[in-house]
Amino acid sequence: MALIAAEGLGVRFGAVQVLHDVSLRIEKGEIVTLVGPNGSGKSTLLRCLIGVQRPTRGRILKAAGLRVGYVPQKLHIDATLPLTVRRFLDLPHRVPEAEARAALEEAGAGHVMGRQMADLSGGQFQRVLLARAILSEPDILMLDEPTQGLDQPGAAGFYQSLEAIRGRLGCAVLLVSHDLHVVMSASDRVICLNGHVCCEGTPAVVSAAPAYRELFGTGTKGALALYRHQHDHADHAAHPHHHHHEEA
Ligand SMILES: Nc1ncnc2c1ncn2[C@@H]1O[C@H](COP(=O)(O)OP(=O)(O)OP(=O)(O)O)[C@@H](O)[C@H]1O
Repeated sequence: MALIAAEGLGVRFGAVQVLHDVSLRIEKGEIVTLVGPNGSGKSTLLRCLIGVQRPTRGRILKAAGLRVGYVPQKLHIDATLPLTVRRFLDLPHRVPEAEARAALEEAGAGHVMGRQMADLSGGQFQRVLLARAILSEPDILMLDEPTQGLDQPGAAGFYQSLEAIRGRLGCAVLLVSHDLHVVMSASDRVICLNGHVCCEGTPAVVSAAPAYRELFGTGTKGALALYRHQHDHADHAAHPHHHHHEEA
């Protein structure tokens, strides 16, 4: 039995079909990365899995008693609101000092305990969100672009922390990322999404797949391929019945 699975998921916002016929399963202990162009429905899919977005079609199956830790893409904390990292970790439930410290250290932010949330760097902020997500000892951690804004060493370090956490908790990790190079080395499985699942498999299988190459190209041509694809995708959204990437 998978920890969590989506079956035939569809999401439509007004006239726009954002996800169609998406099925996937996440097994215990695996690190799975969702990749795909901007607007391809990655966040929407994650929001369906955690249960805050209702799909228009299909269903989500969860293992009984599944504990989910979630790191959102954005969390705005107003600079005028005094809130230390320590107090942030107490939301919504108070946690003992030792647990807060251990979680921060495991997330690679042991030194920021007394700092103001508003003063943290982007990387420190993401690590504090990660610390908060692991406090509940989740069976699965879901992270929406946690390495956004981090440089390559920062992103690689973040992935290393995730691997260590997975090793200790035995949790699965599902994350959205645009750091294709880092993703490819650090994931057990990659799912390439563009409204539907274009291709999935081990990093080696996905990076060789025609659908993935069409989306991201190879090497330095990747950016151009991504641009072209986004252009296609806009057409595609305007003509929702014309699924010209479906055959992939
Ligand atoms: N609540 C909503 N109402 C209307 N449209 C929405 C809503 N949420 C998302 N969308 C649209 O759905 C599409 C997919 O958005 P989503 O955030 O899932 O994409 P994404 O792959 O995570 O993109 P990015 O890489 O830019 O973060 C976008 O066109 C977005 O504008």
